[in-house]
Amino acid sequence: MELAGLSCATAIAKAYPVSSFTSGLPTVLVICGPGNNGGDGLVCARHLKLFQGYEPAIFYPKRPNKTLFENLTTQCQKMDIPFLSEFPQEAEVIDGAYNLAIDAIFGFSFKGAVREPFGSILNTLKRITIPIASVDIPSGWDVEKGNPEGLQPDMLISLTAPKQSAVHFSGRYHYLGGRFVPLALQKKYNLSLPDYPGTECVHRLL
Ligand SMILES: NC(=O)C1=CN([C@@H]2O[C@H](COP(=O)(O)OP(=O)(O)OC[C@H]3O[C@@H](n4cnc5c(N)ncnc54)[C@H](O)[C@@H]3O)[C@@H](O)[C@H]2O)[C@@H](O)CC1
Ligand SMILES: [K+]
Repeated sequence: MELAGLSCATAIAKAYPVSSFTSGLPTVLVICGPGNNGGDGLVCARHLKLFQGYEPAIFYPKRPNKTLFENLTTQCQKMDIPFLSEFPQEAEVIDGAYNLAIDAIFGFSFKGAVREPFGSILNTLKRITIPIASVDIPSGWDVEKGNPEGLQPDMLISLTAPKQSAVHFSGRYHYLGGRFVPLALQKKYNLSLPDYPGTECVHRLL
């Protein structure tokens, strides 16, 4: 999860460098879901804060009662990353306060109809005009079929390997992150992963 979150922050810093935010502070809204995708979001927020300049804020409405996630939350709090107590209902409020949204709500374990509060959150995110960067899979997408009615993010950071639904991604930036798959596993599952350049933890696919 540390490496996945670091990959996300690194890819985001490449696609949206601090210097590219022309209006005000480089504020970033990170929306974290209840599973490991949300954990990746917490780690990503922490690394963005460590990359000088970014001003992340986190919305984390459903927090699992597990030490891992409690520790990740504490780390963010101790780094003075604010946690929002409510999600802005108006898309315009998000557009006015932030320059980028990071969707770390659901990953490959999402299934069925979206339950609240995430249905309302996704509906608001569909209306914002600032770019959205999705961690692993755009939230609300079927892992294989995608979701033509769902979020259409500007950026996708596929972790470990792109999921089948990534063929439906129509945004500007697609990165692969998570440079941690041992060769034996790549061979076992017949994965043809691209070579990561040098010591990079991300590889740009699009
Ligand atoms: N396992 C791995 O190999 C790796 C996993 N990683 C991350 O872990 C993610 C998968 O994490 P998880 O398996 O924890 O699952 P997710 O984070 O995809 O989501 C599971 C959570 O969402 C909830 N949920 C599912 N469907 C829902 C619905 N319809 N409405 C509301 N809530 C719903 C579940 O109750 C559960 O709490 C990946 O997408 C990726 O981001 C990465 O960190 C890289 C490595
Ligand atoms: K996601």
